[in-house]
Amino acid sequence: MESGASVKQRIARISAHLNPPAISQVEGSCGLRTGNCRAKGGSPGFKVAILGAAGGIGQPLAMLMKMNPLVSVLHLYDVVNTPGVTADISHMDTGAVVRGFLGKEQLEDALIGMDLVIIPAGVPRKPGMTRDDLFNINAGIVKTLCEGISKCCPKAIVNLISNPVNSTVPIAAEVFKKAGIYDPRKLLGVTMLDVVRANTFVAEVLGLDPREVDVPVVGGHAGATILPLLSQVKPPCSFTVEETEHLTSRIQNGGTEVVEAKAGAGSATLSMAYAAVKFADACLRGLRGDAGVVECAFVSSQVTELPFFATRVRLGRNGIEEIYPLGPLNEYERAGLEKAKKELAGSIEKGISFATK
Ligand SMILES: NC(=O)c1ccc[n+]([C@@H]2O[C@H](COP(=O)([O-])OP(=O)(O)OC[C@H]3O[C@@H](n4cnc5c(N)ncnc54)[C@H](O)[C@@H]3O)[C@@H](O)[C@H]2O)c1
Ligand SMILES: O=C(O)C[C@H](O)C(=O)O
Repeated sequence: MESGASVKQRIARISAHLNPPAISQVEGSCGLRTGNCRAKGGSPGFKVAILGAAGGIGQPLAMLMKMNPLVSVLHLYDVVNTPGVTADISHMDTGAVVRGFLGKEQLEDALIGMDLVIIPAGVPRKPGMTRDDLFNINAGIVKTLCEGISKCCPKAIVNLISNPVNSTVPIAAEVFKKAGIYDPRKLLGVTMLDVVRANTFVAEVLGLDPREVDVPVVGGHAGATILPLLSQVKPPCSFTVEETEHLTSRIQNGGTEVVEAKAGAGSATLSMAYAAVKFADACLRGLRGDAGVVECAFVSSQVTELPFFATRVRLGRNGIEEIYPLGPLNEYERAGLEKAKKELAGSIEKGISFATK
């Protein structure tokens, strides 16, 4: 029979799990919420925070990151609902220890010691809106979150998902510059969903398995700034003019296709969580020192005259180790590039002036 004291301790431990108070305050170093725990905590690996973890992207992203063997600690931060999401995900029998953080008073605790911070916080589009229509709300959210990163994990790799990415990445860069911690190798706007869509749509046209297809998508992450380089598809192939126009348009409008299909209930969340995890996993493999990790991302760049541009980048122990040039473009792509740069210039400038005003 157990003594009264140990029964009491067990009951306290169970009730702490079922009814967590301010969740970040109750965990011991072993990753459980009370003392007396025997669990060793997670496997060796990286510490990852998701900001906006209770949202449409945040929840499946949190689930998939909990399944990633490279993650040892997973911090879930949002301004709502993180206790429920954290309790739910923490029951998955994978290695990562999950901790939840709720509200801005817990932002710093969520960020301390992180190796990688993924940001899907902010409002999504409704039909009829452009990504730029989200600027007024999301710019301020991204700014505040990046101020927290500057203070608590200035060396972390940042994967920025919140739209409009073409402006939020320049905002983040300015916040980091102001704090004196800006390392352009560590700030990456996530354009992986454009690549994921391009691989899928091109595979459909070619009759291939999408996993065998690799389409570089450069420029930015909105409308005409999304520029698939169909002349550089792997495996090498060719397209008719009609196929090129159809594919380019479908890839550029993939986000709008989902926004319209969801009819007011938000934008891409599940495919985005998949893309975000694919990209985050590449960043973590780079951090681990794996060779040859190459993905497209919207980054500080000298590939064009613009200060930010999406191209293929090689990821390593310090974040971006190498930025690849555009490679040979055909006439259709050269015209697309000029159009993309024009739109991109305005979005970048808008972000910079917001953050520096
Ligand atoms: N880069 C891409 O390819 C891509 C793809 C899809 C969506 N997005 C963008 O991602 C963002 C999120 O989309 P969603 O569908 O998950 O939206 P959502 O509304 O479902 O979730 C957003 C979450 O952010 C949280 N949030 C709001 N303010 C916050 C703050 N200050 N700190 C922390 N969390 C905060 C909300 O509480 C919510 O849980 C949108 O801006 C959307 O446009 C980008
Ligand atoms: O389209 C959106 O608003 C969300 C996202 O940028 C996407 O490409 O799906």
